[in-house]
Amino acid sequence: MFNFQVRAPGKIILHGEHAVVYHKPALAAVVGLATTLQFSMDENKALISVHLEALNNNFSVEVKTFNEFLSKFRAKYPTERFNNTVQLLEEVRVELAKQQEEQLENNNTPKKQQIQKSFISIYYLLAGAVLSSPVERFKITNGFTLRIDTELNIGSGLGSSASYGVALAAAFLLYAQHFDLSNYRDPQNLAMISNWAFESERIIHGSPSGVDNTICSYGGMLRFVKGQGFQTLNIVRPLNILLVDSKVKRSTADIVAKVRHLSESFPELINAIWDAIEALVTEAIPLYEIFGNSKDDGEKFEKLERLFQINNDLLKAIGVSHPKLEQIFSIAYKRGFFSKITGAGAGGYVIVLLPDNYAKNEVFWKLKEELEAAGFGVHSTTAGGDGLFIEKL
Ligand SMILES: Nc1ncnc2c1ncn2[C@@H]1O[C@H](COP(=O)(O)OP(=O)(O)OP(=O)(O)O)[C@@H](O)[C@H]1O
Ligand SMILES: C[C@@](O)(CCO)CC(=O)[O-]
Repeated sequence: MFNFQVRAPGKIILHGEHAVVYHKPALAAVVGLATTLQFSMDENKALISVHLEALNNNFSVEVKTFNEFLSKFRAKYPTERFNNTVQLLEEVRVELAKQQEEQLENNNTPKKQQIQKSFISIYYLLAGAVLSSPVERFKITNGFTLRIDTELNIGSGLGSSASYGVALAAAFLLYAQHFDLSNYRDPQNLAMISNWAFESERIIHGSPSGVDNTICSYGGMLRFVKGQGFQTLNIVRPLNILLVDSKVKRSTADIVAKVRHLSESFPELINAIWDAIEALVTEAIPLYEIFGNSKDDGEKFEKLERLFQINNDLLKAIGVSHPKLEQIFSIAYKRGFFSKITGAGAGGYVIVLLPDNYAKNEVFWKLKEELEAAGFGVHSTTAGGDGLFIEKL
């Protein structure tokens, strides 16, 4: 096997967050920040070593131990085609509980649970890729090192967990010869990557809608409906946006649970909000598809700004704003920019819509300065660019 690097982008939800959990459509796009994974073969070491730079933690397992785990699993579930994901995850949890008690660095930090989930994903996705390999009885023969780092802030709504899952799935499926560098972007291979990344999302999130792993695998901009799949939007070019980090951490799973409680308390009322968001997504799609074709772009941009505002007000209505987010909205509005929550809300990121040639506009630099002076993180990027990328090192 050769050494390679995977780059899996993070994402934003343009419209339809939360509503998507209730089977309404969402519009999602990739951003220009990513998780990177470097895979290097260690011909002389019989060890699989993992370095999680963002979590400042390492984990290793001997190739022999990992292969023994796989042999035991094959003996216990002797199927011709691997389809035992549920059983595999259970066995991985038991196996890792044994190993991690001895291994986990910083064992008593509050990060322990986070780190455990990240390692379960690695073990499970590697085992799944090997067990389902098209090469009969595929075996790991040499050690290798994974170095995983990210440009995404973790736990902030930019899909760091999905992009982590996509990077792992792409690396392990390539390693286990499900595809090669020439065809990893074929639709059936991206679907396989996205499905395994969804497995990782289930470990980290509980019950994700699937929108994050889908967009982080396929890239671009897409319309997604839970349980029904997605359609890619044919955009003219990526959209300029400003990502503003409120620096308020929150857990997506917790916010989704709070919104569920609200929707159970006031089903008719909250359903009306989901219906409004669905109508908004339907209005937005043709605008995103033709924006940038130079015909009345100013007018289209103003309509998109309005939709940003309406969507944000609907999200406020379900209680996923936060005083720090409100501060960002008002700084942006004062300078003439429209912004909205993206993802779960209650903290995390706000996205601000940026016009063409924004960098030549003095007001943009004033906005950036004011947001930074107020203590927020600011990063200008695009929405709807390239997706997953793998290259030989
Ligand atoms: N680079 C990484 N290395 C290891 N684990 C990671 C990495 N990025 C994300 N994770 C895992 O994902 C978890 C964060 O997932 P969470 O869903 O809370 O945030 P998010 O994906 O950034 O936000 P959202 O799902 O709202 O877009 C971390 O606790 C960790 O387990
Ligand atoms: C809040 C939510 O709709 C978006 C998370 O990026 C949750 C989900 O879709 O799983």
